[in-house]
Amino acid sequence: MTDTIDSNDLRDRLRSIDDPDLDGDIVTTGIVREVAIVDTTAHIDLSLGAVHSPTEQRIADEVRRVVGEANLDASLTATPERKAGATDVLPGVDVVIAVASGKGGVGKSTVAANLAAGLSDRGAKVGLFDADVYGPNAPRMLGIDSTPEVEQRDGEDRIIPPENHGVKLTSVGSLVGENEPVIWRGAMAHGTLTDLFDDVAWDGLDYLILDLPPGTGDIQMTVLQNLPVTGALVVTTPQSVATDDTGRSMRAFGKFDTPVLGVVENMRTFVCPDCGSAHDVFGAGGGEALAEETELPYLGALPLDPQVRVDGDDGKPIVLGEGETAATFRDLVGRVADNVGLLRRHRRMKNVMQPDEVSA
Ligand SMILES: Nc1ncnc2c1ncn2[C@@H]1O[C@H](COP(=O)(O)OP(=O)(O)OP(=O)(O)O)[C@@H](O)[C@H]1O
Repeated sequence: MTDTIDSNDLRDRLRSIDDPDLDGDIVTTGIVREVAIVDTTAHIDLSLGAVHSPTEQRIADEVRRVVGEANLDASLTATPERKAGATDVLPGVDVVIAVASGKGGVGKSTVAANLAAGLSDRGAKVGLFDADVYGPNAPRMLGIDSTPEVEQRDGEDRIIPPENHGVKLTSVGSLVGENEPVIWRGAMAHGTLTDLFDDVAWDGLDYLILDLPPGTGDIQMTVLQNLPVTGALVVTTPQSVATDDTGRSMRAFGKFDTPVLGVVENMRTFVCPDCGSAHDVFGAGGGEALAEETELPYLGALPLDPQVRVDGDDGKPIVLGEGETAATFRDLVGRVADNVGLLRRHRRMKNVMQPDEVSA
């Protein structure tokens, strides 16, 4: 009975939906921004924060259910609560996730490539920026061997990133010349990095994944200072030498007010393909302990599975494959998207409920 319900009634009915992660329903927390009923359609703008976040898809489904129970059609839009004072760097890129690690070889590029391919597999528009000038692995992991083309657009040279598995890739390594000595490449990368952000034609992305070099050097600082990084994902292996280094890189994020989306513990359990027994080759629980110590979300553990390396070497990220390890990577992708969404919904709640405080 469309003529018996107005937008205020519908807003009240939406109070029956609790945000699963925030303390309150989606109206009180400000997640419902606008409600307007035109003819038999309810136009609702929600302050959701991340495209293809499983949790936010469930919230949207609940909203559709309540609207349906009011005998209306739902037309939903999402307007994320962005950080105050957003820059105009990377226009058209919604979420920027920096993948970082305290030390090399812990699987940071593997996680970055799988995150990019996994988000694209969920239907998002995704780019991967390989800023790891010392070991640019992303092109191989995504099966991309062509270098970016340069095209004139509106009288300016624009870098057109090559694409595979639905992921557009730019690698700083390929642009500063792979045959240059590493020390030169580092310096050149630092100098050209900022220009690069403006010159790549990403053409609108839901997610841009940045594969940072390990540690906390110049390039990481340049990225954090100049790019609107939505959140950082920290990759570690379970043993304490890795987690100690990781703690240092987290403090660097703190300096730039970059929220950390969570800690991933890579190369945790090895399941012997011959006897089926499980071994914690690098120990266990370091990532979890680090997350607890720093009060950051623990995003789970990824197994040590030779197939991860084989698929990475073959240019097909394991997240796109079959089996348990692939499923574990897919779960991680969902949790990362969920945490981006939560970060923004939390910001929205704070701005609505304590509007005098500056949004973080
Ligand atoms: N969970 C895993 N199981 C098996 N092999 C893995 C796993 N994660 C990563 N690897 C392999 O370990 C090697 C190092 O991984 P990767 O290049 O992703 O590390 P990284 O932290 O990015 O290193 P760097 O930044 O020093 O280049 C690669 O050969 C990769 O295929």
